[in-house]
Amino acid sequence: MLTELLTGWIAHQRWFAGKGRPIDKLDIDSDIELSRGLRHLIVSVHQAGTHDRYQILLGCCADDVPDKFRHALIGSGFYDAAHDADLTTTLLEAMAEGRDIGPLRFRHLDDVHIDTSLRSLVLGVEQSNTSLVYGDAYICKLFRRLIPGVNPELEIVNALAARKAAHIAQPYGWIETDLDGEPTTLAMTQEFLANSNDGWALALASVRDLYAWPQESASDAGGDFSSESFRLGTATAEVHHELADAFPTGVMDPPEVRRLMEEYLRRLEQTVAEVPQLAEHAHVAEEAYRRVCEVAHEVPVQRVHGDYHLGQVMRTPTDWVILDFEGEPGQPLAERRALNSPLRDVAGMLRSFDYAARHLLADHPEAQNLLPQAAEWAELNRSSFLAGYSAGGGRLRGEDAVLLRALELAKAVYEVGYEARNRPSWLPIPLAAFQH
Ligand SMILES: Nc1ncnc2c1ncn2[C@@H]1O[C@H](COP(=O)(O)OP(=O)(O)O)[C@@H](O)[C@H]1O
Ligand SMILES: O=P(O)(O)O[C@H]1O[C@H](CO)[C@@H](O[C@H]2O[C@H](CO)[C@@H](O)[C@H](O)[C@H]2O)[C@H](O)[C@H]1O
Repeated sequence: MLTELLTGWIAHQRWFAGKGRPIDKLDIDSDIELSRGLRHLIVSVHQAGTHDRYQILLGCCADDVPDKFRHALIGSGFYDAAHDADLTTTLLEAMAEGRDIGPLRFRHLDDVHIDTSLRSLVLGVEQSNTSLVYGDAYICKLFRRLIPGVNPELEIVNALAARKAAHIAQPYGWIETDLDGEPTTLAMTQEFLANSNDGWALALASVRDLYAWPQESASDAGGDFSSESFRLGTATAEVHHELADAFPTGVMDPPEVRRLMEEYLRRLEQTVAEVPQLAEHAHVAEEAYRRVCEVAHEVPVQRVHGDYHLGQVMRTPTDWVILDFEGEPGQPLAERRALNSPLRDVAGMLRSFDYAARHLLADHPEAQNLLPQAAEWAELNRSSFLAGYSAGGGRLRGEDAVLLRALELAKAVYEVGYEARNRPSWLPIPLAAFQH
């Protein structure tokens, strides 16, 4: 039976958020034929009293699934159609034509032309969703876990594109349906940034260079990244300005700041319960949150990126472009759309420099000897990023340092939970954040 096949398959998908917990039941809520051999499913996965919805493109064969789709096999006669370029062409065509197929609405932005002759490939990167790259022109991200409402990424990118903002990838179209009576984004198509590299890959190349020549300082090593960190800081400040212009802004008063710290404390306790290795470090975060409460001042707030790290920024031949304004995938939509301090993004990127510096040490035979280089690389790039952020007009004042430290540790707590669930061998990286 299809539901049984899907239950066995979904638990092993990278994008499945409920890993590590048994699935009690899977229901198919919606099953729409998009074209011959292609069905669009929305399924509900029930786990210990909670339930999450996911979307699946189901390829269906009358006979056995062809060998070329073995890697995408769901079970007898069914496979993940995201991997079948003959079927995914339907998505592009329907978007170009602005079609409705049953309850699914395929839309494109005014004034864009979509070339429907392009064929897709699944992007082979670790991600929370599934992206299809058509030719080298478009990237269509299928949001796997569905949360009722317009996805913040679509909302933000469309608003910034309408203002002709720099540092974003041009949006083309999207797919939506109604979930619980709310228009809900299922997918979004944007310009594919060909000939570009993501910040994580570039940062790792720099770190690798440094570790190959440990006698050099981080600023003298061949692949110095600090001028890129500076430009990234400037681009970040510019995007923050665009967001502040395009959406409402506000001010968090001291009692609200204290409430935010209480919320971070609650998340810390929850994460300690899930990941006992965090317990011995919890006091470091508690102390940082307490300091914020002591010196609490008014904090300007606005729409922010929300899950900002080196994997979310692309270096094109000309500049940095920022992707994935979706917020933290696990948080409720209202929270991801809420106004926040832009320092939260700054903190996210600072953490990411730490990740890049430490990641390659995990299996390195000289790990102990290279620790000072790792720290120097992280420090150099963190301070270049902050200098670029200020140069771009980003607000960074002396009194913000205490909040920034707390936001960094709150991000590290999130990362501890994320790594424990998704990549346990990476857990030492965020845990190290509590040691300095
Ligand atoms: N517009 C784009 N052009 C080129 N590559 C992209 C584009 N959007 C995403 N990518 C690549 O896909 C990766 C994952 O994208 P992201 O939006 O962060 O997905 P997810 O939210 O599923 O993690 C990025 O790190 C980048 O390598
Ligand atoms: O890009 P996503 O929206 O899927 O974000 C999630 O996955 C990220 C990992 O891919 C995770 O980021 C963490 O690992 C990065 C290196 O892989 C590192 O650069 C980030 O600093 C670190 O937070 C992100 O937290 C998670 O939400």
